[in-house]
Amino acid sequence: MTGQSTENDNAEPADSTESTGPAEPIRFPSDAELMAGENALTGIRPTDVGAEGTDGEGPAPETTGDAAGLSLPACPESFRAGFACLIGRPNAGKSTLTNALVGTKVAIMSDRPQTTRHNVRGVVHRGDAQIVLVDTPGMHRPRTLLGKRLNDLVRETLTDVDVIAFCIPANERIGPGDRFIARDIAELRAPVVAVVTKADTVGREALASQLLAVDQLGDWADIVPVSAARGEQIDVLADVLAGHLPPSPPLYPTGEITDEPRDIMIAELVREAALEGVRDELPHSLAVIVDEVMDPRGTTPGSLGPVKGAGNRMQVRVSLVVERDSQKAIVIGKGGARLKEIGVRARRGIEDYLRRKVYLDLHVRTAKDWQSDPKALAKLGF
Ligand SMILES: Nc1nc2c(ncn2[C@@H]2O[C@H](COP(=O)(O)OP(=O)(O)OP(=O)(O)O)[C@@H](O)[C@H]2O)c(=O)[nH]1
Repeated sequence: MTGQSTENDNAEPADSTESTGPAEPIRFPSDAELMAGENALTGIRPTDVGAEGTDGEGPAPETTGDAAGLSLPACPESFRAGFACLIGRPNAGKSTLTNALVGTKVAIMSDRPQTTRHNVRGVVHRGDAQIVLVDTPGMHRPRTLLGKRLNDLVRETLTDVDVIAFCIPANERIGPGDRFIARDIAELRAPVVAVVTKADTVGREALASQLLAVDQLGDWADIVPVSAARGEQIDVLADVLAGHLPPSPPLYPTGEITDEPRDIMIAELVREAALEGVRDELPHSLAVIVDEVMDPRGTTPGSLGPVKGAGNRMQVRVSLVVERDSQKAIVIGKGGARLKEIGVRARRGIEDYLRRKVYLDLHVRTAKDWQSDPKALAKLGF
């Protein structure tokens, strides 16, 4: 991204003009506001409001705008809205599917298991429904304390959603991991849609026999084959998921892509860049901590104000935490070459996400056995 004109953004506070004083971070509407929004929606077309609202001369329409100039979409009486959760064993294609459904990159993607360490939500906006997607870490048999905490997190999420999408790859035999999950979710109240992912990787016959095998695995509300990579059947899946949501006005403003806290998103982008090319050497031993994010324009809460010589760049300081010195050497690379590459790649991702120019400062630290140390885990936010 180039130029200063793009600095107004959805991910940041509503600070599109320098003179408006300290801005608030993006706020999500309270229940009361949602109810008010529902009434106020009558007669307001989606095109009346939206991101442009903060750019115009006059104030954005107060009845529907929030702090970020976002708005609750108008909705027919038959509108449905609710929470859907994608589950499945590691590498089943959940993050890629989340991104395909939402239409933009919200979750870390990787060709190695268990890279999604946080619930990442994306919102699918449709004319008839709004699906709030919860992408969970892969469900698996716990081997470490981290594994156990991840499973607890998944279960906590599942008790509170309207529909569950159980992802099973088309190109892998159904195994004990899938049966473990199938047994686990059989008890839940929410309907389960079985999603056969990566349908593009197999031929028609193999797909048909996988669909049959999936059918025999449990009692599903629906079975839908999809290819997130090719964007095939994504709308069909969205239709099916939407059909299981309760009648409700929209829960989120239009244009809201993810409600992940900014720092978690930044951490995921850095982790993705850091794992690129070295996933075998650094399987699950890498943690990423966002130490500090400062806005030189002084509009972000906690900001220290202008940084000399920084221009308008967001100042982002991030620690990469590994378990052993040998892993630290891998991350840094010869003469710091790898760390530099990580920095460049991560910075691009963060700039795209924040829609701001960014100065990214990376530090590599060793914290021995952090995965099995409750104190270290707590510090890392697990
Ligand atoms: N060919 C093909 N590959 C896919 C598709 N969806 C996902 N993949 C690949 O499968 C791998 C795993 O995908 P992810 O979306 O990271 O899987 P996940 O279930 O979120 O993985 P965890 O975060 O480990 O739980 C990646 O290499 C993806 O590129 C698809 O529709 N077609």
